[in-house]
Amino acid sequence: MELPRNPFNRSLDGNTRYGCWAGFGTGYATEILATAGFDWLLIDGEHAPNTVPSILSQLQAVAPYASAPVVRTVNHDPALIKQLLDVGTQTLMIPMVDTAEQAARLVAATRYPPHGFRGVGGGLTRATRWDSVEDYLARAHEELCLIVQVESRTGVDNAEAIAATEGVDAIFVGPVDLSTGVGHAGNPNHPDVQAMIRHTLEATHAAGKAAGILAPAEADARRYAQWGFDFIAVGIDISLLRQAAIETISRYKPETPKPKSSLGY
Ligand SMILES: O=C(O)C(=O)C[C@H](O)[C@@H](O)CO
Repeated sequence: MELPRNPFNRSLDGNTRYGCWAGFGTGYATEILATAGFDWLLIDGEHAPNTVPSILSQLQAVAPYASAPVVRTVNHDPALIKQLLDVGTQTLMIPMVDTAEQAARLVAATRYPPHGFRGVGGGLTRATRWDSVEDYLARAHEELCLIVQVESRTGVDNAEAIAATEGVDAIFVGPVDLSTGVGHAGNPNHPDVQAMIRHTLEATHAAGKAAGILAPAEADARRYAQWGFDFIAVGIDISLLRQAAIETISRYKPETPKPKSSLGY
């Protein structure tokens, strides 16, 4: 069979693509999101209770739908990256990338020798459709999309070099970690943080790469779309459930406290 095509990088054509965080860690919940019309879904292996098998079941659950899956790792471990690629992840997001050297090593973790050091799973893996994809070893990289997260002052300072790293396809700004790390916890809209976000966006575009961000508050998402962000996560499934649950019960019990977020959204 043909190497499966990656719908995520094909969707990055200059129009803003809207996504949703998938944090429940089950194929059932993520499949529901996939029927809702989001362009992409972030299966979160950093902060959600996910493992490689739970990520695999979510990839399988969303495969029939148009929402493109993006898988976030918990760290930079090449062994974990290998497992996530082997279960069929084609778009990977890696948190906390501060330097171009880190970015280059992450690229190498996704490439087979001589271009990198990804180990060969061959017929054991869903990525090769159990050895039915012709030329997988030679062509796997063509359908991979590597997104690195810039979410620290050092990362912002190095944004030009990180974005220029060959094999990095996109940068995703982490506004919560960035604002917290520079002393504005819960306030990604502080002018200093906004300036850092804009700088990262411009550095990413200057390198010809795509830029993404998380913005669950509508006014933020609309501003970032206007700035030119290519992909924006406009919701978090867990928060959406909680908000809808509280709004529902408060119609009958008006004394119910309204949803509050310590993160500024
Ligand atoms: O720093 C950020 O913002 C992110 O990387 C996203 C957070 O991890 C997200 O889990 C906030 O709920």
